[in-house]
Amino acid sequence: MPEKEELIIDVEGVTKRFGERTVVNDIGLQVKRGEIYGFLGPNGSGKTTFIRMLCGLLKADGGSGTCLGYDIITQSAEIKKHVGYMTQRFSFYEDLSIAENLDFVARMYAVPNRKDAVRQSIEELGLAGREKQLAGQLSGGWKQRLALAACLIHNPNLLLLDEPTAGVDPKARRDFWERIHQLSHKGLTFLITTHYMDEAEQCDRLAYIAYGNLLTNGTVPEVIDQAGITTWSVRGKGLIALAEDIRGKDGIGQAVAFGTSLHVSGTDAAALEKAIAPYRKDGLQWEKIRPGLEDVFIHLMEHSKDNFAKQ
Ligand SMILES: Nc1ncnc2c1ncn2[C@@H]1O[C@H](COP(=O)(O)OP(=O)(O)OP(=O)(O)O)[C@@H](O)[C@H]1O
Repeated sequence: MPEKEELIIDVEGVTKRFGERTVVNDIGLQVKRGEIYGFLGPNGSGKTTFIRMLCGLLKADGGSGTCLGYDIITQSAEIKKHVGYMTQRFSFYEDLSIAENLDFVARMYAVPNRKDAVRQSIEELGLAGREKQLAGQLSGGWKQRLALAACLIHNPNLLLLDEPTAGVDPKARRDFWERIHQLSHKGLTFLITTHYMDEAEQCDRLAYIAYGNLLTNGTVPEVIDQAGITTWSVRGKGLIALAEDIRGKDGIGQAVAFGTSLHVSGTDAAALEKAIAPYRKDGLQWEKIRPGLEDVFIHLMEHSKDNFAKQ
């Protein structure tokens, strides 16, 4: 049983090097029971590597702490038993049926009352009636459901989901998130990596990492406030030319297209307002807005490049 009931993940200073490169650099993370914790960052920033260290698939070069109350360095075998891990690629036996795949996973985990567990899993995930269908013939959305069913079958306390909705359609993504919320209400804890901002916004808390460094964490409003940026949205004609012209000017941190508008942000509100003043004409509609997560992440990325260069 976990020693610390309230903290399902509690690690400090977790570090991983591959050769000369530090791909996870001194990361600490605390995740409470029942939380849906989002893990965000650009490709190659170290999210998967970090998750693999948490669940005992990869040994950290530095750091300490617990996952489900078990030591991440010395008790990885225990951790594996109580964690469900959904990798980026759903990996099943394509020429086995849904039921056979679930049965296989249940055997691997030595699930008691295996047949009942498989039947229940099929029902809970809405796969009833499709259990004899070959996994290889399933659409992306159904493969994803099967993957979730497979990583829940041994009744884990923590689910580590690595880009679980990559490549599935919007309806399947919505259904998937509904299921995540239902399971978290039952006390299951989630660490989920995603590149989708709408999914990030559904997380109780989130962390953003780039080049192996944890740049920020907290609730969505906290992450936005901590960034300390001011953002103006501008609509009208000639936004591409405007963006090119305005970038790099004093007070302008970034000018980024968002659909039919351009978001112009900076850390010094007064300098930003001064910089945009000459452009507040020609029918352009400027409006000061609360920055969104994407504005914040772009800002963080811009500033994290220097850190990486120093590594
Ligand atoms: N076994 C390995 N040997 C060497 N380098 C590795 C190994 N595994 C990962 N890396 C490197 O570590 C860095 C972090 O990779 P990781 O897969 O953790 O990133 P990520 O944030 O999960 O990326 P993505 O969003 O693309 O999934 C990458 O540069 C990757 O190439």
